Amino acid sequence: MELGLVGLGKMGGNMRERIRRGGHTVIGYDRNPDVADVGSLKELVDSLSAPRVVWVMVPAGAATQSTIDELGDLLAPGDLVVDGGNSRWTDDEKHAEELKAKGIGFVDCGVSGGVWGLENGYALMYGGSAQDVAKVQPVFDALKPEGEFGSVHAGKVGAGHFAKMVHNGIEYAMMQSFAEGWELLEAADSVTDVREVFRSWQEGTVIRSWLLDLAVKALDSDEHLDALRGYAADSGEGRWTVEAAIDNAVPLPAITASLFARFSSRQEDSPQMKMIAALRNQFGGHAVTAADKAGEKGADSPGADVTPPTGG
Ligand SMILES: O=C(CO)[C@H](O)[C@H](O)COP(=O)(O)O
Repeated sequence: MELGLVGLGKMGGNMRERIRRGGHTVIGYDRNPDVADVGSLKELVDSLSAPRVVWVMVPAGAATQSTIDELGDLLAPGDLVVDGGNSRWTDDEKHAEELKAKGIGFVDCGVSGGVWGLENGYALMYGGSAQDVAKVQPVFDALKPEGEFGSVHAGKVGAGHFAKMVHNGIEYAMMQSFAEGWELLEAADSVTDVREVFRSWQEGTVIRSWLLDLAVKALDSDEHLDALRGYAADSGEGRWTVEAAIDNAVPLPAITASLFARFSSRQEDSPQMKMIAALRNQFGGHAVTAADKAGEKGADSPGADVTPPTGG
């Protein structure tokens, strides 16, 4: 089939290649002319034959909104838009309604696979009517991993991005677990080769996984991760997962903690720990570390912290 693809970055560029390898025609548009097949969104739409299917693979939020708005003006009744970015699932219904008013269909699709997707395939979670999904099914089949699984029609519009959001929440917590275990192994005197412990876990263990394989790969290139700063960004999915948990009154302690751990990673110093130090000092006379002594271990070193207070 013929597909228009908007956004040819790390994900979209490789997806274009994989869909082409599947025998389909892909016309790609990107603001970067070096990677684009056409010079504008209008040119992209004009070069497709009706009924058109256009896959949007741009950052969630304003970029996706403006692309869908523009496509709404350019496409015709019977055409279909697929949002394959990491959009917030609550945006999907709005996009579907706006396009439906113009006779244009909408499918939301969560895509997982990262930069490895070109060779390994992309896991797909999509939402929309059966009729709309059928229009893009050949592209889903080209993108998905080989084998029985890796692709699901999760439900109505929004279900694809909701499923991807939960997937990413799980991803946050799994990564946090590996990170915590790694730090503990590095801190302990008894373990002499942490990287080899991680490597050994790749076979036979309960926790073997692709994330573990990637952790070993990272340690192989930088055994103690010395080149990295302990700073982790987030692009929204973890926050939305926690918000959805609150809406549904579902307890998510691990995922929430892993999101908050990223927030902590962005602080040079911890304002809340200043307050805790101040309060311990107030009620128990416990030692504090002066702001200009940050990083030094004093009387309030880890060992001292576990000493039972004498009062208060
Ligand atoms: O969807 C993904 C992986 O599955 C993306 O890599 C996403 O950016 C990960 O989320 P975050 O940036 O918040 O860590």
